[in-house]
Amino acid sequence: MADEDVFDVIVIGAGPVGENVAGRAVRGGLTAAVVEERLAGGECAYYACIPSKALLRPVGLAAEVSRIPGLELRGPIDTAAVLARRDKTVSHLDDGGQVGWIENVPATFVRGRGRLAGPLRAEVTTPDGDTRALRARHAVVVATGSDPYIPDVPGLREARPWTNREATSVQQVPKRLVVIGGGPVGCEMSQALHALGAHETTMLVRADRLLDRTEPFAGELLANSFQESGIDVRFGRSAVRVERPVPGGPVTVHADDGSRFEADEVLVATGRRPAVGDIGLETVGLEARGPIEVDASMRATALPDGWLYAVGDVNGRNMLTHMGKYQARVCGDVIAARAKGRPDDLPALRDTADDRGAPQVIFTDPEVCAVGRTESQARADGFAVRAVEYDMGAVSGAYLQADDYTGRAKMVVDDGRRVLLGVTFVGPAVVDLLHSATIAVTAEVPLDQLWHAVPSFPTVSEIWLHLMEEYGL
Ligand SMILES: Cc1cc2nc3c(=O)[nH]c(=O)nc-3n(C[C@H](O)[C@H](O)[C@H](O)COP(=O)(O)OP(=O)(O)OC[C@H]3O[C@@H](n4cnc5c(N)ncnc54)[C@H](O)[C@@H]3O)c2cc1C
Ligand SMILES: NC(=O)c1ccc[n+]([C@@H]2O[C@H](COP(=O)([O-])OP(=O)(O)OC[C@H]3O[C@@H](n4cnc5c(N)ncnc54)[C@H](O)[C@@H]3O)[C@@H](O)[C@H]2O)c1
Repeated sequence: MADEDVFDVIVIGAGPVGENVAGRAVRGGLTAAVVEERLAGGECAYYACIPSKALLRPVGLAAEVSRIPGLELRGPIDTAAVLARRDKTVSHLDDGGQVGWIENVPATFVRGRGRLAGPLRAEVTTPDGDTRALRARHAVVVATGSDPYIPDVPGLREARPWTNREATSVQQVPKRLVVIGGGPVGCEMSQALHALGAHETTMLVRADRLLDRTEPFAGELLANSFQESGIDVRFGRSAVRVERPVPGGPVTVHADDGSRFEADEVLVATGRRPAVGDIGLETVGLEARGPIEVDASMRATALPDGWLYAVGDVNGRNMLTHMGKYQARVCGDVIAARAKGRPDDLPALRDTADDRGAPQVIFTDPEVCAVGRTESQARADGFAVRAVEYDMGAVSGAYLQADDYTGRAKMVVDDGRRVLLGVTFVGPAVVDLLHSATIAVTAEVPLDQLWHAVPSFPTVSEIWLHLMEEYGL
């Protein structure tokens, strides 16, 4: 092994989150190395957020066009053209641009598998099999992301199911598809692949609704849309056995009610688990079991006042790119403050957003966006809750968007303090409304103040006026 290279900060994992930690730490006056085993840019850039949205965009646009009389698509969606555009959005799986971004920070990019190797140390197995030793003066940050969870269903692993990777990088859309799971991945990928050629798509959803962590009407409206478009959604059903006798041949998925579904592919969308395996946690006395728990400055709680930090999917707080990048800004800045002896307890150096209920958009048709707590979460947390709902289709700005506009909105109010705890919008063209709700929830804007934020006529944002009138303002 060669001599060790020394940096102020070592980041393991160059997904959107790891890259941003390095960016902030260097901005704060430190040196940084970023270790990446596969592609700089992470899951998000190549196999998750970006390609899935590239696949969904034409589907949403086609649906929008179909809702305006006088506009017509000239034929079905050209799947080959959509896949070609998807390939462009993922830079044809070439991470040269991302590596360039890291080097411009400037930070040192190290290609290879990183592992902790004792306090403040890491070692990297490079692609040619060499080992490179790194030492950090101040901090090591684990930003290794997450891996898909494959449930222990007999025959499922052997059937080589698709995960988000195969689904987002699809080259040949299977005609018959079974999707296990009704969360964000299951919903987004079912709708995209169904519209692009998976005409026989069946979803096995263990819960009694889609997106079961959102307000119930969100999953119901989405299920109506799926069923109208021909996606077969089976609620309360789990896969119990899978058979694929010939590798690459048809696959049969058996459900717990005795029904069986034959398909060309099966997509597992049953959640993700923090990537903590084989990253050397045992060398610093930690177990590789579950998320790496952190305090509000992103420091691992198992090593108090220590040098180890964990950000993004690997800490299990909110598996969303924007939340991981927010944590990265906190983390990079706090490490720099501590290293330079500056105050490390300023408000911007603590994560306060993750516990409030992260903003999230599911890019389906209809779009589903939510921030903060649902009504049932707010009640469980002991707030004096009053919740109001409104039919989005009755808003002028919305029904101008589309004939038969279907959507719904809800705000959950802490009735004692008259501030918002959570907001949900479901419908076409609602995604850009979400940030107004995020501001109101995060800043705890009193409703009596919010009342004076007048939405323009005729925009979809007049939903705010209607919700507040429903509340009694
Ligand atoms: C299909 C899909 C769609 C999604 N869509 C959205 C969306 O629209 N919006 C949104 O906010 N979120 C979305 N997400 C979630 C989002 O992808 C993740 O929250 C985000 O990628 C987390 O970023 P990260 O940097 O923590 O991890 P990752 O993006 O997983 O990056 C981790 C990186 O670390 C590397 N790595 C791991 N272990 C090592 C090691 N030992 N040594 C070196 N390198 C290592 C990996 O190769 C990887 O590049 C989606 C997820 C999926 C699956
Ligand atoms: N647009 C977005 O923001 C977006 C899109 C995709 C994914 N993501 C994020 O990526 C992560 C992974 O998403 P996901 O949908 O895979 O996970 P998830 O955990 O959000 O949903 C998985 C679903 O599968 C179900 N499930 C779990 N085990 C099962 C089993 N054995 N049989 C049947 N059903 C089972 C769960 O009840 C749940 O409804 C999430 O954190 C999600 O928020 C975000």
